[in-house]
Amino acid sequence: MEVFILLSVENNFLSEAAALSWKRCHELGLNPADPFDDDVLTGSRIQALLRQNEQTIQYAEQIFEQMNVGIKQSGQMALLIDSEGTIIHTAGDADFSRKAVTVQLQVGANWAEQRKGTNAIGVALAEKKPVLVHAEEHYFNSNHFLTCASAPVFNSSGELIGIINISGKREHYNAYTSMLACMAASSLQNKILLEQAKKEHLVTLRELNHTAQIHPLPLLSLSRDNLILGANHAAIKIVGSDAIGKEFKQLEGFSVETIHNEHQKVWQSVSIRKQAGNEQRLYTFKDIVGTCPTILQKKELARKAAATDFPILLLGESGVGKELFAQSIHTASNRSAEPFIALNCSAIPDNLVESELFGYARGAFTGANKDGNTGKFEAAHKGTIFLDEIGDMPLRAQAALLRVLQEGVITPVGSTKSKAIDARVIAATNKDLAAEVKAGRFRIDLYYRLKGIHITLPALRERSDIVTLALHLLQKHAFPRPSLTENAQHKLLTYSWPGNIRELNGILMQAVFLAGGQAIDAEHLSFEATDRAVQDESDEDHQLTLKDAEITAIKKALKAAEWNLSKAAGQLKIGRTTLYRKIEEYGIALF
Ligand SMILES: Nc1ncnc2c1ncn2[C@@H]1O[C@H](COP(=O)(O)OP(=O)(O)OP(=O)(O)O)[C@@H](O)[C@H]1O
Repeated sequence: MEVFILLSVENNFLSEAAALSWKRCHELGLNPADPFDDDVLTGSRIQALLRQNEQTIQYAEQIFEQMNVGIKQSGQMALLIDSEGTIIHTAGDADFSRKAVTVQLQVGANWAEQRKGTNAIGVALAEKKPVLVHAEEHYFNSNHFLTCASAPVFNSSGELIGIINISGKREHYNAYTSMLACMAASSLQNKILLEQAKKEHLVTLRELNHTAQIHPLPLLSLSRDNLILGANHAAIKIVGSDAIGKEFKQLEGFSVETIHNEHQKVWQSVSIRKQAGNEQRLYTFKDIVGTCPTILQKKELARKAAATDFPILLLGESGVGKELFAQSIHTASNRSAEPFIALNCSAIPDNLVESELFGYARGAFTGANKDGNTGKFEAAHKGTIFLDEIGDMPLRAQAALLRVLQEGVITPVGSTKSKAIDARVIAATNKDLAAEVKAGRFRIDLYYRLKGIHITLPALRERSDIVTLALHLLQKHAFPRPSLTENAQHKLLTYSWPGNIRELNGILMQAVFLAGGQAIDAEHLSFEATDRAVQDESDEDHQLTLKDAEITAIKKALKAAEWNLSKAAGQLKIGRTTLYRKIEEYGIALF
């Protein structure tokens, strides 16, 4: 027998799991030609078992009901088995059910290995994993007419509580049967978990990458104080089997969204955003570091704006965090599960504007991908499109963009069919858009379309939290105990930061290297850009400084006057109209 099993595996006659089971059956002294055991439960014993499993049977009934048509059509039967191997519920094709009874594939019969030899139910119970046992893989000759797939069902603590099995005649073998058994088992365990956690805080973990779409939802049930009470198999794989009883902590790469049941908000779902390849996790408001009142105020405004669907215009110098804000707005909005598509408007070649924005149909033009291509707007459908460097968008592209924004539809190049697009627009620029309009470089109609809520982000030199920000960035770059000497802090505070936070980041990285593990001192901070800027006393720089001074004075006065224009103008000793003109000219936000 031993030799037969080994040969069978080598010849692919037996799967590895079946071969191990054959070995166990052989060791138990079972003989393939034995008649099957005929101890089927009846009467009060079966009644008691059914009562004991009433709830699980009810859930299985609902699941089998959904699969009923397919199962009947393929002449199969679905079975629910308890943790001891006894069949407690069946549904499916009547013809096959009649045939199945001849080998006791029926309610009350026990299909553990020691009773029925190698079979999908018995092997799944022993191995605690899904298994297919086909035709001659069955140990007893009497079962060779069967093909059966089983999948285990676990409770919220990870214990095996039963098996789902799908069986049919061997000639009705279907490659999808195993998958169907797995899906039914996972639906059942999710239903059981949901029921157990009914009054508790429920968290659904959902992987957003491709594998997640074909795997069952990982589910966790949490107590009110956030302790993990239970987890299904898929969730245990992610949080680890020792997570039960521990506090559920927000994991890196998880985001929490609230879903509703029919009546009240009782469930919460957590989506796992596993970063596939080099795909980046999008920023959230938590990533925006800042303690200075201006940045806090901008964050608050952006948070409020995220809750609406208005277009948003982000203004500010290069490197102040406009893209960071755009991504955070998207992740805080109710579009967060949908795509965030960024488009650098200054980088679209004139002849590709339409195809870039709207995509193109199959064979639209020579050199195009033969299968056609999705444009940025279509890719952002239901999500957010981030139009970066909008102030540098060529006029031809502006006209095309305006059309989409006005009409809400796109027509791919080479296609006759229009598609309705619902994308939230966030635009950003470091240009003074009002001035660009005046100069005829930016369409006024597009300007008003995009303006919606406008948020001007402060330049780094206007911020009072440069040192805090620097320490945070150092920590983020794996410099565990960042330290800056007083001289270094002073140097950071007195520099003009033309490249803003992006520049701060770069300078700090170099400083970490130069400091070689010691505290960062002034000598480690080298500001090449400014050194040049300070030395360069050109008219242009002089104008910039004046403008900056005016902006700072206006902002201070506005803040002190609690955004009352007349009061602020009084403080600045200029007329209200002049103040208003300057606010417009410098693009100062009135929030
Ligand atoms: N408040 C902040 N907290 C932490 N990091 C920040 C903050 N603001 C900006 N950064 C970082 O600074 C860098 C520049 O930010 P971002 O690209 O968003 O700027 P931007 O204004 O869009 O620049 P550009 O106009 O050149 O595209 C990024 O690495 C970003 O993570």
